Amino acid sequence: MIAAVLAGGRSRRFGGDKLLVRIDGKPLILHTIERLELAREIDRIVVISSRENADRIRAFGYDVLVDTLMIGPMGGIYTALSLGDALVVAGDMPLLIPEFVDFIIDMFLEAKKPACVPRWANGYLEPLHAAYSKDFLPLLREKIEGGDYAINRAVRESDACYVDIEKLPEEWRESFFNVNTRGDVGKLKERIV
Ligand SMILES: Nc1nc2c(ncn2[C@@H]2O[C@H](COP(=O)(O)OP(=O)(O)OP(=O)(O)O)[C@@H](O)[C@H]2O)c(=O)[nH]1
Repeated sequence: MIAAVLAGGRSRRFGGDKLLVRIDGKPLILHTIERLELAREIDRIVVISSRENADRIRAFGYDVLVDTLMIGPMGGIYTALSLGDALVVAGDMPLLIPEFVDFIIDMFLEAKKPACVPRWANGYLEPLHAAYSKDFLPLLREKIEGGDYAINRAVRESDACYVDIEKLPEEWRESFFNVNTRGDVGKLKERIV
């Protein structure tokens, strides 16, 4: 399975490209990628990047596919699916749990649904820690053409399968930690040292 790492955001809340900020001497996005490399179900990692960041990420030694849509995460997922079915994560998720990633992929392969998305008991979805099939593409195309870029809405309108987070080991929830602000870097440092 391909893992697609979304890296085309604007980091407005962070103020400066959060994915390149060094944590423990290493850019944030490499922390995310190195966690994915530990997942046994993943055999290829591709970064779905903005044009500006493509060369920088290639210089780290990773494959890059440029997102030409730049309409938010939905465009990143759409771009990723041009490669085939994919496990899609945000590049700002440095505490990914490889076993959880494998669990989602196994469910996705078994369910044969257009998407397999973690869901909290209150209904909140985690679409940037989810598996998508090429069968999800027609709906995405329709949404994009109609100017509706809300990925959660697209997932809900599809025949997705859901992974109920509260039924899984509690320690896996750390997988969803993501960096949005400078303050989150402090929280991350506390967790990784
Ligand atoms: N390829 C791609 N990735 C995106 C796009 N928008 C957001 N992302 C990525 O999706 C993940 C989650 O993005 P957010 O943190 O919600 O958005 P952001 O634009 O990075 O940050 P804010 O400006 O603070 O909202 C990050 O890894 C982003 O790099 C996009 O248009 N294309």
